[in-house]
Amino acid sequence: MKGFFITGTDTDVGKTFVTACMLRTLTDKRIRATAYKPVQSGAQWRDGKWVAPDVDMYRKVINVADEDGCTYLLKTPCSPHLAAKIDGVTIEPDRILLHMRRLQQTHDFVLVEGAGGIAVPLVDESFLVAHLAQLLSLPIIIVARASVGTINHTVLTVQYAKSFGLQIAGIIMNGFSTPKNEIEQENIRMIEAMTNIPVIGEIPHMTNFLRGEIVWRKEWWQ
Ligand SMILES: Nc1ncnc2c1ncn2[C@@H]1O[C@H](COP(=O)(O)OP(=O)(O)OP(=O)(O)O)[C@@H](O)[C@H]1O
Ligand SMILES: C[C@H](N)[C@H](N)CCCCCC(=O)O
Ligand SMILES: [Mg+2]
Repeated sequence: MKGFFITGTDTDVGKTFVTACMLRTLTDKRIRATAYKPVQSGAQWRDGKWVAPDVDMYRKVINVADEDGCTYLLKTPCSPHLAAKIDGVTIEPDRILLHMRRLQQTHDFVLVEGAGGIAVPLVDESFLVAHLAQLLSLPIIIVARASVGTINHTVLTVQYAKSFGLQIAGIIMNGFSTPKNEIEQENIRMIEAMTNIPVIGEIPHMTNFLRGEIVWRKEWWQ
């Protein structure tokens, strides 16, 4: 079984969007893949039940049963540690580990999406998204914006991940202009120069999902 833990430089940076793009590539290559959102805050009420918006995005590409897509579905759109407290829920990391092990038995490739950025508290200040990546023993992929501000955010995220001893498989930069502009192009170069981590994918801004030229700079699926 192969897999990645998908984290990002921020919330709303495109982790889910990029995960869905990766799922499309995996399914195009007939790889039995799934995506999993262990902790979703900001659940949405739809058709008489609470749903995980990130899992809904995965469903644009693959079928995901409710019980497989998410372990903790929290209502308030805020840090998971607070959303759990508000909902009266205790997040147990071992439950997430068991959920992941179950998915690994039925799939050849599992993409696990964090919540927000890598330093987000899941339980409290002693158990963050970074700790979950450690627990699941998966290499991480960092999703970063293509635009101004991304150099600082990405370098800080890489440093923080390295401080946890996490294996960083690569950076995927998201939201490029078409064609890339000079600033975006230099952002790629400078991020690689400062982090020594390869930018393995370039995702353009797409007005329609998957109507855009994705550039995979590394065959991460192999
Ligand atoms: N390349 C893109 N082209 C067009 N829209 C995008 C792109 N990337 C992200 N988006 C949109 O931006 C918004 C935020 O993206 P997304 O939900 O993937 O962020 P996230 O990092 O997963 O957020 P969270 O921390 O809540 O999980 C979504 O509406 C998504 O559809
Ligand atoms: C609600 C949001 N879309 C995400 N699900 C959770 C983001 C948590 C961010 C916490 C923080 O960095 O302050
Ligand atoms: Mg997401």
